[in-house]
Amino acid sequence: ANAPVAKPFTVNLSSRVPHMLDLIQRTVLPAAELPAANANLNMSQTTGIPLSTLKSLQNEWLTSFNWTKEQEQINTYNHFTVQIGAQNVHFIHEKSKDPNAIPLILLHGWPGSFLEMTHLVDQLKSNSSQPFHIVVPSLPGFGFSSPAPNGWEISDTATLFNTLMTQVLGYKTYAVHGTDWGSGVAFDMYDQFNTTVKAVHFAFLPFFALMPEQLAAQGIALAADEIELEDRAMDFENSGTGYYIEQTTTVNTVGLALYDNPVGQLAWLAEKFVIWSDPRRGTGPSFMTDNEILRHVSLYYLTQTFDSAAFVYAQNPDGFSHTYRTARSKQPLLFTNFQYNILFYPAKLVATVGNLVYYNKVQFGGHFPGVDNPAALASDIRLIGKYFKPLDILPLCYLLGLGLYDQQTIHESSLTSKSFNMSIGAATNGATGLTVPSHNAHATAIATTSPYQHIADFISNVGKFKIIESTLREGEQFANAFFDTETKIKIATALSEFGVDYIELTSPCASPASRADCEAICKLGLKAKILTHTRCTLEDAKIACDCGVDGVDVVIGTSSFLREHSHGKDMAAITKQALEVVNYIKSRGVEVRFSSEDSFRMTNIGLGASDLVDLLSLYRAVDNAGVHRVGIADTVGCASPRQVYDLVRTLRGVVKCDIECHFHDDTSCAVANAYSALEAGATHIDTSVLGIGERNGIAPLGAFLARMIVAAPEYVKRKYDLHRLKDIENIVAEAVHINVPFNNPVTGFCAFTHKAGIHSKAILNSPSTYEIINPEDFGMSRYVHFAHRLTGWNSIKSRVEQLGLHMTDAQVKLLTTKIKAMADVRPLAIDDADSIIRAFHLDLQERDTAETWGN
Ligand SMILES: CC(=O)SCCNC(=O)CCNC(=O)[C@H](O)C(C)(C)COP(=O)(O)OP(=O)(O)OC[C@H]1O[C@@H](n2cnc3c(N)ncnc32)[C@H](O)[C@@H]1OP(=O)(O)O
Ligand SMILES: O=C(O)CCC(=O)C(=O)O
Repeated sequence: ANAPVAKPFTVNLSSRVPHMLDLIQRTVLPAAELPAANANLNMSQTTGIPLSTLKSLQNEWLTSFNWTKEQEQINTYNHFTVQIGAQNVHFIHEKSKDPNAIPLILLHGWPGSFLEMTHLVDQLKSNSSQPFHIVVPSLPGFGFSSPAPNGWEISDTATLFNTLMTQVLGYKTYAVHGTDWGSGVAFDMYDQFNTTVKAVHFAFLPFFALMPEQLAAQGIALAADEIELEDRAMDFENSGTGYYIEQTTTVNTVGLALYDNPVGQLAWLAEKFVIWSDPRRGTGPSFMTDNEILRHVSLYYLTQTFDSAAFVYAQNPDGFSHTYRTARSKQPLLFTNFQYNILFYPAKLVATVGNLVYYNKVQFGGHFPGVDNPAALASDIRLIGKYFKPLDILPLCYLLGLGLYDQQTIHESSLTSKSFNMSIGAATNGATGLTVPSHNAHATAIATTSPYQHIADFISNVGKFKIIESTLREGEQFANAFFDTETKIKIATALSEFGVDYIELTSPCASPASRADCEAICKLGLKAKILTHTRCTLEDAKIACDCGVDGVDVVIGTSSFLREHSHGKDMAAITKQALEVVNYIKSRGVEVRFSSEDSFRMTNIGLGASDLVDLLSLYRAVDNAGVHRVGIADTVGCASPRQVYDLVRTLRGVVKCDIECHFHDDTSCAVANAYSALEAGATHIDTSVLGIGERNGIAPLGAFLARMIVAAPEYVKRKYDLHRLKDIENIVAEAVHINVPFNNPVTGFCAFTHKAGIHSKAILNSPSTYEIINPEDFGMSRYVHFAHRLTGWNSIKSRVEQLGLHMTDAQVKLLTTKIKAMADVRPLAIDDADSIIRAFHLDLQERDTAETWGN
């Protein structure tokens, strides 16, 4: 049969607007709210839409809302209609020019419409990193699609839209995103068309939330930050479902009552837009303004679909269920939870309905993420690109059927070398003067691929980060630091040879010598790019650019502490000044980064939720102005890895540019925070040698690389000349008059010293048993410490062999008890232990000789 043919369509509802405005004008609302209206009745958090909100929306509808303007904007998208069987289907189709674009259908819910997805379409089109052919249909009974006939169910809509995608539009395979009723259709498409639908993304599921006891019965424990989400879901199920019962049962009554009543429809629908959205609606990433709500309600009224849309409930009384079912699909399922959504599904619960490969919690947004936070939603939907591939090149986690939501770890014992044996030889650890055994050439046999790598998701930059080395800026703020020009040049040169991407220098405004040193280092022609750090003023920016730097790192405090006690500017003034400075630096052809000092005390962790919105708005403004990077700084070292992940992940959804992170170490989380930031999509990490900086400093270069070599060994080894680390640390330690700490990762004197007998035995068999880092990668040596009372016969045997002596195992065991007895009395030097070994051996020989001669 011939495939149905789609026809272009233009939205034109203008003729009905005068009648609508007339009715709005003539609708009388009560002068005052009823006394009980503000009370919390029947456990409910609200008695519905407040009269003042309704009146203000009614007024805005009459005075500033302009349907003609909205309609023009709506018509900027490519609209079509097509007759499929008895159904007329309206849809937007935005086709990419990229032949590799992924066909993607976006499915709205109630009280949404295709309009719910238009901001999302803009977001998806604005970033070409993952092109899509985007299709946004109106569900039957919504917008310009004909009402669903009697007996029509969600599964029929799934079939209808599969026909639209495959037969009408000719896509062989495609991806689906759905929310609210759209999630029901999406789930059915994922389930029914499980070879055609290659990936699905949900912001909601066609299932009700489960009670905490029900979750517990399934072994699902809630994390601390999930309790609030679960409480909100329970509150919704207990007291927020009046509309649901009405529309599932006596839908015709409300449908007809409000059919020609725009203000009535506004009250019914706006209640949902207001209550179900993020409370910060209309700010930061949210497009859910009053005007937006009026646009949606106008569409319902003008298309005369208030009743037919509500019928989706009555026709699908089991459309949302408490009984979870598993889709018959192995295709990847991605899920994003928005903080203020009405229901909550923990990751493990989502994993029961399909092949969950990605689960994310976004802190800003509610039930209409396409309007509440389209940037974050688009960012997660783009991840589909990672999974939308033929089976043979799907990510390992998918092939193994592992979910990413709980960061599965692969344990591959085969990666560790069983054949490696360490022999104890004599070598000297320069840092301590200890005589140490050396490892033999087989040390390189240690697994080059760590068995403890996490499977990174698409957003993660763990395997492709850049280092901004700030010893000569942050490090100069360390109490002991005074770097003369020669020392600065020595450190800068060493860092550049080591392979750091950027070297950050103190502001040239700090002093004449700082400026002269900055100019001198710029002239060295180092491989690393040279940055300087300045306040957010045009004067500082000009001096910085005049020095010949490759880039300027502009910073200004945004926390309320700094706004009040440092520079005294409010967010509007900060934004204005930031844009002036950024534009100026760009006009000089210099790379520019904009960072907010003390970024973490901006979030709702401490000082009020609206601060996060301000911060994101500021970042968005400088991103739009074309900064190369935005920076997040934990200036007081207060953040935890989880908070870092959440903030960076949120920011990743808001800005297109690179993200730099700067972590102080006041609470010892700097390296962990840097790692979390990379997992969440940060691109650049600030370090300083040995961590020196203001107070107790920031993420140390060596410690950070220790973390990263475990996570991304090939990248780290290829990019950095790790053997130089120890020298660089010594240069800096000497310059600032400190010792390298004994427990420093990698270069601390005992970083690769193994002492206890149980450890030593296993280390002698295979070093990777108790070493996550191969010391040789950093030009360091391993040391097995055998002369003490915690030693064991395996260590002593190795030493005996190393001394070229021969004993049976029984003899070595006896020797070990003698060494332990002596070590119980006092600490033993290696020479002491060796003397005991030699004396014991001599004694054995003498006995042998005596036996031979018959004495
Ligand atoms: C968190 C960090 O580590 S940020 C980097 C810190 N680095 C430095 O401080 C570099 C070394 N500093 C210096 O040499 C000096 O402080 C200078 C040259 C920058 C400024 O010196 P002074 O003009 O004497 O001011 P002072 O240091 O007493 O106070 C800082 C001034 O900068 C303003 N300011 C602070 N941060 C910023 C900023 N990010 N952007 C713009 N102005 C700022 C303050 O309001 C204050 O201005 P005021 O003169 O109106 O009071
Ligand atoms: O510029 C930055 O991003 C960091 C500035 C700084 O040193 C800090 O905030 O601790």
